[in-house]
Amino acid sequence: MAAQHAAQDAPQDTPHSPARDATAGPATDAATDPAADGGPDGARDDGVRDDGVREREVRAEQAHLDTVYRRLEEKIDEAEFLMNDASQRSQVGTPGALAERDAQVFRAGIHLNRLNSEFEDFLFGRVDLLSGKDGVRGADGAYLSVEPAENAVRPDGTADIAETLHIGRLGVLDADYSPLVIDWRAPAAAPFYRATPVEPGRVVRRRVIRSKGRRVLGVEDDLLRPEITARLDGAELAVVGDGALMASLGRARSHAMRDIVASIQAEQDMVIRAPAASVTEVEGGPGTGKTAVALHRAAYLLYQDRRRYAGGILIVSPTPLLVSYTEGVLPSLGEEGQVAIRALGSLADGAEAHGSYGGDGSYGADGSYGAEADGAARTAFDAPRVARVKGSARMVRVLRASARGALGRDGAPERLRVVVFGARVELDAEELRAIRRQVLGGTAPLNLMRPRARRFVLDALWEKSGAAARYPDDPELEQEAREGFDEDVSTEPEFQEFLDAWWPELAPRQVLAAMADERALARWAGRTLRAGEAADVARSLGRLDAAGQGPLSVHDVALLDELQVLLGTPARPRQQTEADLLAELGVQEVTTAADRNTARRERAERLAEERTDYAHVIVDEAQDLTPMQWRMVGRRGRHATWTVVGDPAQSSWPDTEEAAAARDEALGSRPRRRFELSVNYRNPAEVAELADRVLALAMPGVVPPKAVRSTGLEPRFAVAQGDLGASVRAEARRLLDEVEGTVGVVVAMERRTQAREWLAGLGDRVVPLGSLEAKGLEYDATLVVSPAEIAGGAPRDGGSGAGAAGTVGLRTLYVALTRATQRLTILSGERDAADDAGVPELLRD
Ligand SMILES: Nc1ncnc2c1ncn2[C@@H]1O[C@H](COP(=O)(O)OP(=O)(O)OP(=O)(O)O)[C@@H](O)[C@H]1O
Repeated sequence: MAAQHAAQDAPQDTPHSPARDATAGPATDAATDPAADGGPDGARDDGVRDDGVREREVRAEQAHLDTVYRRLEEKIDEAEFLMNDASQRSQVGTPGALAERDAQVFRAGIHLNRLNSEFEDFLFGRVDLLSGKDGVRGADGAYLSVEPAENAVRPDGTADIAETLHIGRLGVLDADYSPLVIDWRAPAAAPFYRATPVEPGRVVRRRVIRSKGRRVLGVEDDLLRPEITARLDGAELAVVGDGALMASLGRARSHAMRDIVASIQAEQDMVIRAPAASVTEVEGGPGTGKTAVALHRAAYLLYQDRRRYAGGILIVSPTPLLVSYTEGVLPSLGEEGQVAIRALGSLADGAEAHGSYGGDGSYGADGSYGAEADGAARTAFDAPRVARVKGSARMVRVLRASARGALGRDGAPERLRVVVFGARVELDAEELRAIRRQVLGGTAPLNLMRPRARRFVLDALWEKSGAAARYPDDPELEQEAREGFDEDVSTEPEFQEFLDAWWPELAPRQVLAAMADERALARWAGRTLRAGEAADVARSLGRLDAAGQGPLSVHDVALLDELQVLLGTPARPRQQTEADLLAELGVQEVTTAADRNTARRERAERLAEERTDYAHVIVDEAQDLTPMQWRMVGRRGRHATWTVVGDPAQSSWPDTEEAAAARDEALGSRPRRRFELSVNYRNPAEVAELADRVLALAMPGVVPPKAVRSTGLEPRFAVAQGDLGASVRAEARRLLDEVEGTVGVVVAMERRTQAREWLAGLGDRVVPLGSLEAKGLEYDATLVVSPAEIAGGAPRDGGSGAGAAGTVGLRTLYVALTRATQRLTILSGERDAADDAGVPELLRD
């Protein structure tokens, strides 16, 4: 059992442990399933040593799983009956009864959906427990105490198992309400995740059950109290297997992340189940499970307080690639609908939100670092120099000035002429400018200032007309005349046209387009940006047309979101719906319950898409958010509780202080609870050791996470001879032969188009990636192409040319080096100054 806890207590341990030696004799999975895997790292040591124990244990679990499925079938039948019965019932009745019936059908529908979902391993865990300290049992029949009763272990070291709990993705009760399966998020399931050999509590044996469909394939046990001899139903407790964690870590990776529900470790469980109040901050190095933990936490929060989180949970991811990699995890945990996983580039500007990572390898409009070849029409990539300006909080001032400036630009009329009360009244350019300045003295968003602008123009016209002088002593008459004047003027089509042109309702994209004018932007930016910076930003926006249509970068999206706030959206008259019309006609009940359920679901989906304020916000890779992005995300969680996970050592944002201030502003004064994750579950020790050399350069003094396993395979160093592309292709092929699953090829950002060409035709197991796109992802094998190019050629001593940019480059290289779960190849190019052994300068000891 100790294998699992080697992870927490002595990460360098191999999977073999004293506890395993204490087993009743591990047998082979082959005994029960010839196809059962041992994991490519050979962590499983299956041989012909089956003494029947494993077979017997698997049979026992199979019997339990059969009972569970029988019960599930009964529940499905019940839910179906309820659905059919209720939706066929008469369509008339009191509004209260109808609403109750609809709610019942709705609940039954959700339940049915969840039960019908194909869970590959519905039941995955079991704990065998000693009796509880105070003997008190909770509502689900389980002992409440995590500590064993004083007499649970006899003086001779023997003990009886008092309670066995099975853990699964959903809770299932037997007909007599005894628990057949405990939901993994229920308090009673906590010992499954929390118990360690040091603090085992009541847990004697923890078992991970592997199943496929309805068939149990194998079991992996951890013995937490090897010092006692425990009996279950009179027989000695059997312990089989090498531990589930190692088996799971060694498996080949696909392009989709898997849930870790069967092997969550104690330090991770503390985060997942942390109370939702305020802000939960989690830091940990690469591979410590931050993303996995964040996703499981979302599922836990929903389970724990579904009503509260009906307000929605938002998970913010840095790239669309990471969104598509992680988006299957929550459905596999039985949770969908309430959780929105969005890339930073999809958070704003509605039109972008539909874009996602396309099957052809191109990005949608939400892309951050655009794929020029096929995504060029819709996405763009900002050079780091430009990104740094666009991401800075200084842009708030620039945007405010630009929005105001854009109001009076091209085509804004210089003169207003109206005929009223038979006379011509005119305002010239100077007068109009003065009125505009006066209007802008207000604080409302620009588009909401239109009524104020209209009023000020009418005031000026009235004054100019001299009409007031006609009523020197009669304010009432003057008031009446003024009303007539206003009405006359405002109903003139010319006046309407003038107002539309002089104070147009601006769209955020229009302002962005106006900022593409270098001279105008330099004026608006004033001293907030340096001349070169304003010119860089203006030039980068040249890809937009006059209406602001065209490809956006991920940084542009945060600017658009800020502009949305600065401009505001005027209220529009609500469109009358079919339902409104029917209600007006006095028709109350013309739809069936099924119709209304569909409508309700559609409405919920639409609301989820349009939602901009969430009950809980989870930020993944938080170290990478720019100040402008923190502002954008912060607006979506003004009333939310937060979970923020990240690793400063992987940050690609240079100005960490500015980002920290923006983060503080987004999170407000809510109290914070901090957690650290310390174990690297992804990289073998051999890979981690190499990456740690770069960490030491990038962030001297930072303690790296401890790698939990070792493969015995040292990273390979190769040097490109002549044609870099040919070498990349050859090394990628080599890795494809060596691993079963995926191969990530990481190149400097400016080489990503080339990389795609170099690797064309090698199949979809291999993925070319720009260094910044590799964030959060992992592959069986990684080929890192030219560390010096990825790090931006930063000299290792931090001397000339290094500075902040060098540190960011090194952190980016650290990310690239920590993506592999099995094998790593480093390919040096011209700039790497590789030594005779092929080791590039940046990676030498
Ligand atoms: N308790 C666990 N059991 C099994 N696998 C785990 C466990 N914890 C983490 N892993 C695996 O380790 C790998 C790394 O996890 P994850 O991507 O969540 O790490 P991370 O801290 O977000 O990494 P990075 O900082 O590089 O983005 C994943 O394959 C994940 O499934």
